[in-house]
Amino acid sequence: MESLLRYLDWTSVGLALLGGLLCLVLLEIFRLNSSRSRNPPGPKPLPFVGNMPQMINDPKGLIRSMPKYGEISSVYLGRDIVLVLNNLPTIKEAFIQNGNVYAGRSSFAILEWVTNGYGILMAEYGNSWRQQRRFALHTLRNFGLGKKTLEERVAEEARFLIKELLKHEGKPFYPIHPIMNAVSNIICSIVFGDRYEYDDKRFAQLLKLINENIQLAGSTVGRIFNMVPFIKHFPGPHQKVWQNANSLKNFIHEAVEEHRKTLDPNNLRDFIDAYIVEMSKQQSNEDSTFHEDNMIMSTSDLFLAGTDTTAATLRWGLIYMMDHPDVQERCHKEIVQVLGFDRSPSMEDRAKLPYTHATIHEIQRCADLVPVVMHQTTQATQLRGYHLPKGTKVMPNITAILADKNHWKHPDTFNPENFLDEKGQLSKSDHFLPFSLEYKAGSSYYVLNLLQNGVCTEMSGLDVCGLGPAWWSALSASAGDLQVELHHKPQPSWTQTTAFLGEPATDYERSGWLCQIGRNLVIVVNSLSALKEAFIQNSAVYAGRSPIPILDWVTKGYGILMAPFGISWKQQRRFALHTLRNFGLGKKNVEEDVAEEARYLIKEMLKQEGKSVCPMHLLMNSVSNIICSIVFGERYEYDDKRFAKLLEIINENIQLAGAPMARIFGLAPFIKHFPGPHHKIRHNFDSLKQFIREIVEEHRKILDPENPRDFIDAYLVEMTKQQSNEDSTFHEENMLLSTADLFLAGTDTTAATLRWGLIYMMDHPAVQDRCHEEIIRVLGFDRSPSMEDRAQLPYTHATIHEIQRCADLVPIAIHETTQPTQLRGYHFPKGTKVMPNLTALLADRKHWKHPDTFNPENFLDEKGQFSKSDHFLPFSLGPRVCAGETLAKAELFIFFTSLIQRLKFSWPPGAPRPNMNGIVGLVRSPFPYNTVCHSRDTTH
Ligand code: HEM
Repeated sequence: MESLLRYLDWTSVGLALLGGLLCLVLLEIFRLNSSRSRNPPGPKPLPFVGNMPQMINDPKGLIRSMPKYGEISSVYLGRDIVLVLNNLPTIKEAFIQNGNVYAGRSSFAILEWVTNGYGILMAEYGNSWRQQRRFALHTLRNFGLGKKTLEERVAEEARFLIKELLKHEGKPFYPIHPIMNAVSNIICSIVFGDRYEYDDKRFAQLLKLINENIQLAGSTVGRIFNMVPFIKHFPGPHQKVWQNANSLKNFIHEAVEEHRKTLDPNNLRDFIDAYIVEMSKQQSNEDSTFHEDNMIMSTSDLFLAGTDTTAATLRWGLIYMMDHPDVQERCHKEIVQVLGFDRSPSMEDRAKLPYTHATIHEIQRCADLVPVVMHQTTQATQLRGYHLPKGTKVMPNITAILADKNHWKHPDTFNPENFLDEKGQLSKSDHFLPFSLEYKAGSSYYVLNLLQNGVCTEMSGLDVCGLGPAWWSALSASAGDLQVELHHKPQPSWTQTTAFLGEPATDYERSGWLCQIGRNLVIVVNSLSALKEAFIQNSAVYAGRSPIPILDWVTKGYGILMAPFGISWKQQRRFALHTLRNFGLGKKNVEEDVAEEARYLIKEMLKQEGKSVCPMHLLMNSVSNIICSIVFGERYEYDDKRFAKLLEIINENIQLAGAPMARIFGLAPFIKHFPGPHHKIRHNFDSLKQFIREIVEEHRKILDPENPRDFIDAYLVEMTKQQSNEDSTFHEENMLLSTADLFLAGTDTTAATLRWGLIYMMDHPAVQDRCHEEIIRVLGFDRSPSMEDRAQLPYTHATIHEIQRCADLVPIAIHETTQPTQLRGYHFPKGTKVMPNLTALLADRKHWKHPDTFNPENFLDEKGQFSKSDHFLPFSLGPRVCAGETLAKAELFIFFTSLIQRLKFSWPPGAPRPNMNGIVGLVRSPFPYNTVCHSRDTTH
């Protein structure tokens, strides 16, 4: 063996492996190209992972964008293609006229692993699924479904729930547990013949596990598992799904054993009794699918699907009611008029309660609870000219139907009028398909109809839907202790929240909760007082930077942004702040530079006057020119191709660093030795470093140490000064990385804020006009703004703050404790990850006058004067606070004011609106969009 190893030429082996990999990638690209040309159109897939990154990042955004490709489009999930049916006629043609062909259940590896394919939800289309589903429907009908007794049971449970909720009267609390418990009690009484008290700790724990599993299965954990199911043999968060499923199985198993002891076959009490009897009936039938495993899994499916779906819809309902108190009031009046204060509702009352009934429909329409429903064809078929082989994955795009602009009166807003006719009566709609359609013919998702709390809800498939940033902040602001699965976080659908069910509310002012990032625990600090206690009073302890492995790989911890707490970070940050101040920060000449750049920008924008254009490049280039002139002593023309490319890769890297791929890298950094999209980050970073290196060389050639012109000159001088100091942190790598940090952090942040600003201005033309009028009154049409003008421009100043509040640009900045510490009674060891929850402050419902809408009044007092707010911390706080805060404020004020002074922005007619959840990488950038600008100058 040894001699064989000696003869091996390792370089050749390496090259051969590399060549092999290259061939694989080329083959994959070839396969994708030919597959794309045969299949319906859709977003461009990447080799091996397809559109999986978008699906993980923003499933709802991806699904929403599908109709633009036509009635049938396609996406690649990993290497599998999924056809997405985007309009009602196509969906009906497939799922109703040809129901049986589309009734297959597409494989969902993580759930198949835990269910073994037993039960109903994850069962293969076939005999077992058919028998289990038919038996469940039949037995549920016998034990209540559609019967008066069930309605009474629900009404009784609703009374218990109200009593429970009233225990918190007047206090803020998170209602997830009582709602889940109440809803679950309905299915429990049908399945187990039992209901559970709201303070039953064991049941509360079970509900918590269910909720966690539903979220995990649809999260990145589930999606990664689907791609590489062999990870089941290794530890990881997927094992949690297994453990949780086992706890539920044990719970059911114990209930079954209890039932066996007291079973009377002539007097069946519930689903489990009925199942045990069916099992013995079919004992002699060799092909019977009624056995212990199917009993446990069918019960578990009913329990799971029957709890979280209805409960989540009700939770959405409460949110919509709190957001629309007028609707809540109108429902209340109607109900009291018909039922009085005491009579419980029954399904018969629906006819007399059209507004309430319409409101419940509208809640379901907006909740869009099950956006991803995947089927599989059971045989080869044809659809609208496409050939679908057996096993093709097909998804009805329920989201598109529920948000169809051509169908609904108010597609984008919550409005019960969507379900009311001119006479105020309920009007049904064929587009109301929240139950994955009454495709009774085929869908195995159509498990059963249950009447609950007057809400006719469906137990459908698993909820794959994540929560957007707005939800996260709403929850964090209103919730007590939450456990947050943050590995979903940096996307619109990043956050999945799991309540700490059954735990008593603590009194630490909703100041923190625990969350997981991958396998790391992160403490999220939510309230202002706790933030100040940690990041200001105890600042050095919280000044560490939690490593992001993919960035550490490329920066090696040099520079400022990602540098760990220590002498190097301290010196580099101090030097940067000091030198930035010398070269302009907070000085009049930077203000002049910004104003001049704004004039170039306006000139460039006017070249495209009246045309629909994407403003991204121009805004980035002009903003970047400010930091470039401070750091490199140079600005770049808007048509400079090389610089344009550099800006493109910066933007790409900022997004990649927060993307799921970066998180996968964090879990398995050894993938750096293999090809993959993570090399893009490194490649981009190398290009940026090369760009800076060339500029440094240019500077070295003409450096005059007595007369430094910019940051790089100053750095070169500092390096020479400290040459003899062995501990100096001023060396080539830190110079490159500090420069790169300033360039990166100083470009995409302000530019993205301005891009959000234009969106808000186009959405709120009255605000735009009011800013313009104020600016013209104070500055006229020609004078450029300076920071001194802020006092006379309170409305414009407030609008810029409101843009920053709504943009919530840096939702994730994770620190690390530099030594063991205590916060609000919790002990944190050294190295604990801590995140200031800036989002929660910017959206705090208790603090802002208009927390959920864009409204400059949030920053104005009664006299219309600008009023500061201590909750406005978009630049964070403490020693790691943004190093460019002063510069960013000047840029935002002068660019924004100049633009609104001279230009009017509006949406191009008929253009699609960008998804307002944004793309969350290191910063939350808007999705690309087009705008039309017109000169305000009436003299031309
Ligand atoms: C609207 C614009 C901007 C916003 C909202 C913003 C926000 C932030 C936030 C939230 C942090 C992280 C703080 C933390 O870790 O707690 C940060 C860090 C940083 N920002 Fe900004 N920033 C903006 C513009 C700029 C500009 C123009 C520069 C360039 C000079 C800059 C340079 C930096 C640097 C160097 C850091 C790292 C600080 C450290 O780790 O010590 N930022 N910024």
